[in-house]
Amino acid sequence: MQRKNKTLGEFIIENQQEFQYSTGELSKLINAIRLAAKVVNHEVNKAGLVDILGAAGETNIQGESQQKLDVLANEKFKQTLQNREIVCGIASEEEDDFITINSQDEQHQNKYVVLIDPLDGSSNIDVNVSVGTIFSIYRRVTPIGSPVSLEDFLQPGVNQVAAGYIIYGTSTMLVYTTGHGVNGFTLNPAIGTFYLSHPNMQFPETGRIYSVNEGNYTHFPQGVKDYIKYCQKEEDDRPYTSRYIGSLVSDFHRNMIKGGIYIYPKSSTAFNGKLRLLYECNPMAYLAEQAGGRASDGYRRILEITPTELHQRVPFFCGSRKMVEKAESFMAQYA
Ligand SMILES: O=P(O)(O)OC[C@H]1O[C@](O)(COP(=O)(O)O)[C@@H](O)[C@@H]1O
Ligand SMILES: [Mg+2]
Ligand SMILES: [Mg+2]
Repeated sequence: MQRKNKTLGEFIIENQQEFQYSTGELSKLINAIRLAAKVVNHEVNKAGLVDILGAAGETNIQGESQQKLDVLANEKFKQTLQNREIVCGIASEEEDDFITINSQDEQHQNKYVVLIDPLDGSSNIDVNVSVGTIFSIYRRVTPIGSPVSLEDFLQPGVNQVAAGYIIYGTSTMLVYTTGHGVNGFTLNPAIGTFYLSHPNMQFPETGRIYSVNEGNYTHFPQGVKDYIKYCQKEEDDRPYTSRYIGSLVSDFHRNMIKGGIYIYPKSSTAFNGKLRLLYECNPMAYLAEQAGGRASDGYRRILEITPTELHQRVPFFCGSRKMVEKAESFMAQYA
């Protein structure tokens, strides 16, 4: 069991030994994400005082109006990773295409690519409800030294070497996995240091919370409608409690601690749902599985889906294993 209150920096170094042939590159990368998280946290905390609320006046490739904080968080993560030359490519919700990072040092070409959702829960920025950042890391598949290409990003989630999120909430936490369990670190804002506060996080096998935007109910597949009715029925340990923050990171975090399921299904208005496979569903699915939970599109394991586009969307069922299996059993009735 990990000793609580060790710093994230200590944890990263100690856990580097888990990787036999570690060069320290992944550790440097997690450290850079830690730094960018603190910079963005600082901006988020003073959002009401400076001119970073509201729309930036642009739309991203998904046709969504970009919030000023979406753009700012994107810039801060990009800059932090580019300046440290520790990745060979970045893909982001807020960038149409992937960005190639060429290392000045010709000899040392980097082997990792990062995919980010710089600001998750954008609709909650202006109303002071918790938001987050999501990241996913892969080893490139193209030869080191050759130009980075789309195939380095379009990898199935099972290939991830690390994934995590930062939640800017009542406290700021960084939660991540490198394939050896999930650990959560809380920022002590007084000294700007993340401390291990949630070692070895585990999804309870089942729970009593369901998170879905019921406002879209009429457009949902029959399997989802049936599952919602099941959650609301006066029977056994039900009805469950409905909780929906509208920030994936925050709904996921709560459900991982208390037990619960988050669903963003496809619907007659959103054919593949809303969430993006590469920088929302894959990283959260990797965390969920590493914490004993489950993540699917209602039928298939998310991590086994082979991506075809950078910004593709997939339906998302994620959380306590038994609850996701139950929801899938309803979906299977109409498959
Ligand atoms: O308002 P809706 O349609 O329920 O969507 C909420 C979902 O959309 C998201 O805000 C999408 O993420 P972004 O804010 O990064 O675009 C999720 O965090 C959240 O779970
Ligand atoms: Mg998001
Ligand atoms: Mg976002």
